[in-house]
Amino acid sequence: MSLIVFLLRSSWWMVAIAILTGFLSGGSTASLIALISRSLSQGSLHSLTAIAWVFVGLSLIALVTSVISQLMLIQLAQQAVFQLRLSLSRQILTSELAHLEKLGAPRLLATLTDDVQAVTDAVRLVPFLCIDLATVAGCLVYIAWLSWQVFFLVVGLTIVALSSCGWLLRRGKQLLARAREEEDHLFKHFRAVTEGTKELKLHFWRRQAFLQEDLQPTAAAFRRYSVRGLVLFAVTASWGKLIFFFALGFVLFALPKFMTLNPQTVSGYVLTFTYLMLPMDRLVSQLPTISRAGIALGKINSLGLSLTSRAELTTVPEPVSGNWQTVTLKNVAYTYQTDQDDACFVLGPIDLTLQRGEIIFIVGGNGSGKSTLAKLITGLYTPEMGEIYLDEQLIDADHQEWYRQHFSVVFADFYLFDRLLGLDQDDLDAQAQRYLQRLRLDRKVTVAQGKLSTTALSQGQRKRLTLLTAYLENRPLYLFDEWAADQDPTFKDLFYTEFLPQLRKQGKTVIVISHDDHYFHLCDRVLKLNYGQIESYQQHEARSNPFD
Ligand SMILES: Nc1ncnc2c1ncn2[C@@H]1O[C@H](COP(=O)(O)OP(=O)(O)OP(=O)(O)O)[C@@H](O)[C@H]1O
Repeated sequence: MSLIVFLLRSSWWMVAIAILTGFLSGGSTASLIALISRSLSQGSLHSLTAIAWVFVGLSLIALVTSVISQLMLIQLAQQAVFQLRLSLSRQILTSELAHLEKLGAPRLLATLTDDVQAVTDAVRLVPFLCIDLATVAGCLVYIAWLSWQVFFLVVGLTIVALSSCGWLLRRGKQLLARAREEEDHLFKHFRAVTEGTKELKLHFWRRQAFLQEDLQPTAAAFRRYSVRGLVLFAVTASWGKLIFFFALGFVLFALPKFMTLNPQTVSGYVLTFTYLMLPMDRLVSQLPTISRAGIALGKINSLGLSLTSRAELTTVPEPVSGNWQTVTLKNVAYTYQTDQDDACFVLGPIDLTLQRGEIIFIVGGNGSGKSTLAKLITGLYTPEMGEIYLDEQLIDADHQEWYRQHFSVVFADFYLFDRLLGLDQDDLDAQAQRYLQRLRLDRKVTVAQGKLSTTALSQGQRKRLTLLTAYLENRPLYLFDEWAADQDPTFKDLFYTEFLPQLRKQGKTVIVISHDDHYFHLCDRVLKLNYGQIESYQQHEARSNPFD
């Protein structure tokens, strides 16, 4: 049902046409069966030409309507999956960062890949299922026309079959849902496999422990629930088939004892029943796929709802403010909500004013809140308390997107795109090539049509490459989170003594999270954090650029 709603949401009129043509196709197929059965039973030769014409006509209708129905449904299904993929990605990108961090990457990945795949698998079947359903309905109409008693018998048997299978189906679905829950954990372990390969390869016992205590139990639980669920579905399918054979046997052997049936009618039933078996079998054997898709859609919807509940307002932002002077944090505080209340971390309340054209270092021990403050300053986290202003403008939900456009940031856990996305300078390649020279990467990387020739570089070189994007973005405020941590001494020196002062000279404000205390004298201010509180400010005299 959820699958039909999902398709209806994509285009109700296409669903309507597909169902209508599907039923026409199924109806004509059923009529063909009826025609064959009648001509076999009546064996009349004089109307053979007429019957042949009806046969050809029905075959053509069945063919054309089946093609139209399938075309519609294939397009519709693929369109729905396409929209699903895009809308999920959009929802993720518009949801609050804090919420995404709480949901965790494995959950998001499992839904983006596995759940969408489960829906795709089921949606691919929909065209065939519709035609099968229509054929079954058409055959039932023919049976009803032959004899309403037998029709009621078939309907009764179907009700018995469905209700006797109901428990099995529900239980099967529950088990598949539990298997799906295990999949989230499985994705977490797969991340460990792909991202922790080096650590696992280097330590035999760690690898064994990971495989035996983490991966294997989760994979085994997934297998256990899947096997049990699928077995129940298989039992249901076989039971359903048996009931149909029972119906056939009843019509063949028992019914003639209660009522008089001529052999032609009986042969009509037998032919119809035998033909019915095939679509019925296909319908029942696809139940697990349909059921999985239902579970996946449930997961997708719950993720979608959860993402929408924490969605941010997205509008095309106004151009950034050219002559801004200050960014002010007034009484700003932020708390990480964790399951254990006593373990939550509180940053602030913090009062801080960033001036245009200054270099400010944020220092402090591990876990003192530097990166959290960085995410608040750049507008990635919304303060739980207090306000942020850009000059006089309060940064509320309406201005958040605009405010973020003022920052060029390189986080400690940065992501490097292999294309210079969202930059539309005319001479982008030439500019990029000049910066690559400055970053001493021009022998390693080239840029053509905004695409980097490679990102397979050393960690330090990859980090240098992030500066390329930062320079090209040319935004008013720069934030570097432990940027220099993995640079060689020469380049580290270049970063602090040349790059940062040059940015300041261009009127940029530069915020640097750093542990390199022998460069602290090069900045205007040092702000020290301790357990989420500003422990000290150190104001230096305005420095001149040593390279001026
Ligand atoms: N996503 C999160 N969910 C819950 N708690 C978090 C999260 N991120 C950070 N924390 C907690 O907040 C505190 C501050 O973390 P933060 O990353 O801001 O510190 P930091 O000063 O940047 O540390 P480091 O120098 O190690 O990078 C830590 O105690 C950390 O456990």
